[in-house]
Amino acid sequence: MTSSCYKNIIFFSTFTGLANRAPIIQTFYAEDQVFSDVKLDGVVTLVDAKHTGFHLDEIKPKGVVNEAVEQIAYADHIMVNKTDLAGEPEIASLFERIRNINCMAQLKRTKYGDVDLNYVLGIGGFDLERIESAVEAIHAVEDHAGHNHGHYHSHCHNHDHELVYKDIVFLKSDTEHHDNHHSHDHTHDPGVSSVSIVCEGSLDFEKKIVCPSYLMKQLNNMWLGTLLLESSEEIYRMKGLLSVDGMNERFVFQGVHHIFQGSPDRLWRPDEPRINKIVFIGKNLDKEELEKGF
Ligand SMILES: Nc1nc2c(ncn2[C@@H]2O[C@H](COP(=O)(O)OP(=O)(O)OP(=O)(O)O)[C@@H](O)[C@H]2O)c(=O)[nH]1
Repeated sequence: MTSSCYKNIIFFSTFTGLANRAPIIQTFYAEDQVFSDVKLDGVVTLVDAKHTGFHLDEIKPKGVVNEAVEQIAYADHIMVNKTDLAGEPEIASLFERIRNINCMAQLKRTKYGDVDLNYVLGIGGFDLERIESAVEAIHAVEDHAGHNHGHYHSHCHNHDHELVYKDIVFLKSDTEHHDNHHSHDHTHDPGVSSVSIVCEGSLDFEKKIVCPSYLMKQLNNMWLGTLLLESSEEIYRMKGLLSVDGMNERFVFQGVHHIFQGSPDRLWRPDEPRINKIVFIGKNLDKEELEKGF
């Protein structure tokens, strides 16, 4: 949906609609003209309270992804509609399943799609300025669910990383690698979940970005760059907030598969603990491996 005054695009998806959101989302970043003319505001997914559980359970043929799971994974806002047709336990269980897939999305119960316009306009799902609320959302849910096991690292590994200033970076895609991923077995549990990493301390960058071409090289050297290069097919979305040694501002970023966008954010407050927070939504994510890599 386009709003001519704001030039914002809100991307609505329903399960029987388009198969894959990623290429559409990526178009907003890949095409210069599109990027300068319009802004992708967010992805709203409408799910049917009565039938979505069934779609999530669907066992797909090898190589075919579960569309229902993916549409939930990409969403910023999720309207759980037709709640009048489902019982409370059914709705509660659906909410829990959705949360397990996508912990960053805002969920809303609706009947006949009746929702305040503000819920579907001005989402800012890709805004770097709103990264904090998104990464905080998952921790609030984890705390509430008692899943926060206090895995706060006392320090971060030494990183030979570089900063990316107000830039969008497309990491090199490896076609062969990409194709291999499509041959993975998707027939059982689709394994799409949200994983958060919380790490105290500051990342230690030794070099400064001197020119844009240097950026890609450095990004590819980063743990994050390597991770996306190896697993971009598996990582639907990610958002993060980093503390960088010697940098007074927080560094925020967001990504959709191999597209990565980052920028310095507000200043760290003097009394604020320097904590790095990253949230991934993806397939077959291994929290321990991700934490170790970081
Ligand atoms: N009881 C009830 N019916 C609804 C609700 N929302 C839509 N419907 C009705 O469901 C029927 C099908 O509407 P939708 O599911 O929105 O249709 P659709 O989007 O083309 O269907 P899908 O693409 O298959 O999801 C219509 O008769 C709607 O009036 C709701 O919240 N409660």
